[in-house]
Amino acid sequence: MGSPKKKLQGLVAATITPMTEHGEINFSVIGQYVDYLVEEQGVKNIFVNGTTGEGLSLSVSERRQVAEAWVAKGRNKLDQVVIHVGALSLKDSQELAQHAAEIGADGIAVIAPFFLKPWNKDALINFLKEVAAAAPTLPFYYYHIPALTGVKIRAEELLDGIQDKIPTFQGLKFSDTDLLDFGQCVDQNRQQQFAFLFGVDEQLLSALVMGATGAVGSTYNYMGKKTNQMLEAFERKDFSSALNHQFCIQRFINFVLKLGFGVSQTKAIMTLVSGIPVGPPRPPLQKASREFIDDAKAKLKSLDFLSSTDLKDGNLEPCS
Ligand SMILES: CC(=O)N[C@H](C=O)[C@@H](O)[C@H](O)[C@H](O)CO
Ligand SMILES: CC(=O)C(=O)O
Repeated sequence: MGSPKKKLQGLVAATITPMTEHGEINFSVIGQYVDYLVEEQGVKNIFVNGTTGEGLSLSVSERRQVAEAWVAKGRNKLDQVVIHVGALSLKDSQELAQHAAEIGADGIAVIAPFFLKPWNKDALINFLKEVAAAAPTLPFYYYHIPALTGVKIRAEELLDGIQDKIPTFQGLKFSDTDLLDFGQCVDQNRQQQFAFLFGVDEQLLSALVMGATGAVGSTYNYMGKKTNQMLEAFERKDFSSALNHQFCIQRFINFVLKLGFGVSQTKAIMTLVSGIPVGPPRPPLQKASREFIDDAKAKLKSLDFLSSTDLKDGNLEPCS
């Protein structure tokens, strides 16, 4: 794909890994999934094998095959395909980084190792550096998700001087609600051309104000179009419409968060909205309950995220 690369911006869908009812990867729907993102959601970047993709629940061999499938199906359709290559084993992570470069991915991302953990910035940087070095031609993104990794080193601290250690460092995927930390990452690195990608979909508008250059998230799989409308309103400085769009998105996410929302539920919602059967999650996750699916469906319909023929007007709360 060659450099210099275009900066990663706009929405990035954290892809689901489609599975069969028996828990095997269902490669057959990936082509259809790419077309759906581009044509129906207006999303042209993807983040593969991350949290939503159950990357850490796949074998290294499966992760390689999944990455290959997305790169192949995305060719000439997607702008960028970033592969998450984080793992507990440095060796696995390096193997996946090198593989991502070989297959022509556009970037790699890495979370902090989360069982035997790095306890300070230097330890974490050292791990990341060793992974990045296995793919010296690929843009490198640090994936900050402290609530899941338990590694609470502030992103601002990590970014200080990071390019001296990791020359391919290109940006941050920030999945946390600490907007002080996020804002300071932006503020202290203004002279760099880093991508600052926010990862809490229900709070994206606040992060845009703080300088986010894009967003990576699970909900862009099925609410990409709506979120793009928010980004466009923000671009044209129409903040009251941008806020209306954010509130609309929040109504849905708030509703499902109260029911219990995670990767299993994301898979069920995606199947419902897109019609693409992405299947159940792999253990230890368990598939979403029938009750969750029915409730989420009714909410999607009332918000007009899903076409509805059986709802009375009185039950509609469509977003402007
Ligand atoms: C923990 C997690 O999966 N976070 C996702 C990405 O970082 C988000 O896209 C959330 O799923 C979304 O913001 C809903 O809370
Ligand atoms: C949301 C996200 O970025 C992930 O699933 O990894």
